[in-house]
Amino acid sequence: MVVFSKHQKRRAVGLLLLGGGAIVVGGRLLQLQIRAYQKEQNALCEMYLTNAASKQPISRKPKVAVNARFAGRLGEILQICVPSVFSKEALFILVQSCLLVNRTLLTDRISVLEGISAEAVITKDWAMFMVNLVSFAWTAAPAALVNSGLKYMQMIISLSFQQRLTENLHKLYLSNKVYYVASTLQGLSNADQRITEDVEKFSSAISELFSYTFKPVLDIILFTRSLSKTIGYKGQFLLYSYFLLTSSLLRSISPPLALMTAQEAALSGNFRNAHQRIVSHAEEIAFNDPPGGDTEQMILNNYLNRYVCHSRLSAFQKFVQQVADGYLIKYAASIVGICVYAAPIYYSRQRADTKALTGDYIRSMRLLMNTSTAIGQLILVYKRVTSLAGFTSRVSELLESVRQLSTKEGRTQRASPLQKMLEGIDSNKAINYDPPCLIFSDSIEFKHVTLYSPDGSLLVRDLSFQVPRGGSVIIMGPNGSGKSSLFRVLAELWPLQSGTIARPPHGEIFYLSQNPYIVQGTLRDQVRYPSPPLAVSAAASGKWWSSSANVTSLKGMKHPDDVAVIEALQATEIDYLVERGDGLDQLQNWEETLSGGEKQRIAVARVLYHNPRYAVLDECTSAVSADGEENLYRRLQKSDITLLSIAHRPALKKYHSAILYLDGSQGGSGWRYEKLAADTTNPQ
Ligand SMILES: Nc1ncnc2c1ncn2[C@@H]1O[C@H](COP(=O)(O)OP(=O)(O)OP(=O)(O)O)[C@@H](O)[C@H]1O
Repeated sequence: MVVFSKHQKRRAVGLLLLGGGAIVVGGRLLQLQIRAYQKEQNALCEMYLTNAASKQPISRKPKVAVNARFAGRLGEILQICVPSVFSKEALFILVQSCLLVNRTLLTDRISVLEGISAEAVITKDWAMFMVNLVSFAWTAAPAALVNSGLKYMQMIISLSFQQRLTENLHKLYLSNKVYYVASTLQGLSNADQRITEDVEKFSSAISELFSYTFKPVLDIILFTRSLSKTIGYKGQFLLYSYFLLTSSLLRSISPPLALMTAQEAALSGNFRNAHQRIVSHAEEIAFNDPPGGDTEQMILNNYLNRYVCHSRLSAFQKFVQQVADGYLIKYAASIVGICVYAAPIYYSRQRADTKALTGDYIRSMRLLMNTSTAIGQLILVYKRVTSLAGFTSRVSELLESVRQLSTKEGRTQRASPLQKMLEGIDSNKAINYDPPCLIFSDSIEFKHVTLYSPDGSLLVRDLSFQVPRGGSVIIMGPNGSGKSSLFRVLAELWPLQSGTIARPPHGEIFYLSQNPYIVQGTLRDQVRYPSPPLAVSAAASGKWWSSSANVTSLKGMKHPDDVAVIEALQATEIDYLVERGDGLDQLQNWEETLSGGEKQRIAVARVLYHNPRYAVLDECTSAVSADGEENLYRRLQKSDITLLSIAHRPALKKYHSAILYLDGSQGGSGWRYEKLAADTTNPQ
């Protein structure tokens, strides 16, 4: 046996202390260096880290962190993901927990078998070796199944969470036109990215976290018991003390990972948005873009640089962190584990039984390595938790916003800065405000309505007029005088600030804007919109509509509504579209293929197809030729639809019985309402 001198022992202890001290000092120095680097990079990124919609700089203080707020938000989201103990998600979690318990038991069993194998080899007991081998092969089958099952269940849990959360968000986001208020008025940035990407990342992070927390805890409990038989509790206490020390050291040098995750997601969202703008406005951009595409390149590269700059800093910080993690948790922990096992044997005065010792050694080392890995994983769980905190904050912000915006009270609360500003506008005080009120009635009527833009500018003051059934009104006035804003308030897209609006209930007024929305689907779906596209409604109801035998045999006709669809296309003079392709069933990129005028005609066809009581037309024929426009109005006039139109061409006055003129251009907020003489040349 090797005997160390007193001097050698002192030197070993001294070296150990020195090494420990060097790690602490080195870690601290590294941390200081990272902070300095981060400061420098933040200065560079300052203009980039701006929330585009709210124009608010993203705070660099780690607001997004693992704290009580995070726990509360996480609890709220989890209630949506796992609605009850009898839900399928709860069952999945139970199955995953059973698999995790089995995995730990199987690992323990395998370590025993490995120990026996080693004993059999040392003692050349081949019978025992063969029996053990068969036992090993037998145990490996469930082990393989359990390992793959764990990964599979993790994926299934993640997908179920994502589905629950996204469906919940869709319900809130698409009700009460929240998507409009969120994107245009309340400045919620990149809602699309939060719903599609961040929810997915959150779901996968939380399902991973469950496995990565539950499994190491189980491993530690079970392996500690098994190890106590070979190395006792004292040795394990030493090992755990080492990990405790290491974890506090690692936490002290850790960068603000939660904040960095949230910032990275925001910057990548802005970059994606910039690309989306190119796709949505490809033609408009292509007309004026210089041959090298310099302007758009500069804009896109600018967003890319913001993202890369931040990600580079984040990658460097993670690199430094991983070096420390790898050294202290993977390698140094193994050294401590070996020492803990070897020390009692080395100092023991009893004669060693080589056979028993070999078996014990193999088994203990396997368990020690597994315990070290488990504790290491548990220490590194904080990293997973911090990055989960980043995604939780993104998803939670979205949830809180859409929840608030889906109720009238919530919208008013969020709009409070605007309300305050309006109260502060002196000129408004002259007006005697009634509380704003929107009521349902047979006709459209504005009573003492004062209109503001969202930034608080006064547009129209004390407006009163009525649009009775059959008494169409045309609205005229200079650009920016508030014509479209009048419709926004009527449709409840903007809140009514003062006065009373009476209008028929939803569904009896049809709105057409200058840029018609083209839905994804067939030609038939374009005309039937806002009824859902047939393929979508069939998928939702689980069956496809059958082509019935009694429908007219016009080209492409299959659906009972097709006669009305064709009539609407004929009335708007675009029935040639049916002949041009595969009838009403043709699927095309309509957004790209239809001309501006054709899109507007499709929109008018929608009105004729749905035949509502009122149609609100906001320059909806501006791209149609003058003759074509008159034909469309003539056709609309023949129908039973009362029009409330915005138009610039005086020729259209004759299709209306009154005119509302807004005079915003003279710096005023006045208006004029006059009856129009009936046009005798107008064929009824
Ligand atoms: N989301 C918004 N936030 C702030 N101001 C807005 C917003 N939307 C419109 N405005 C402003 O409100 C004013 C009225 O706009 P509106 O669209 O009603 O004009 P309009 O009379 O229809 O003009 P045009 O004839 O050019 O279509 C404009 O000055 C416009 O800049």
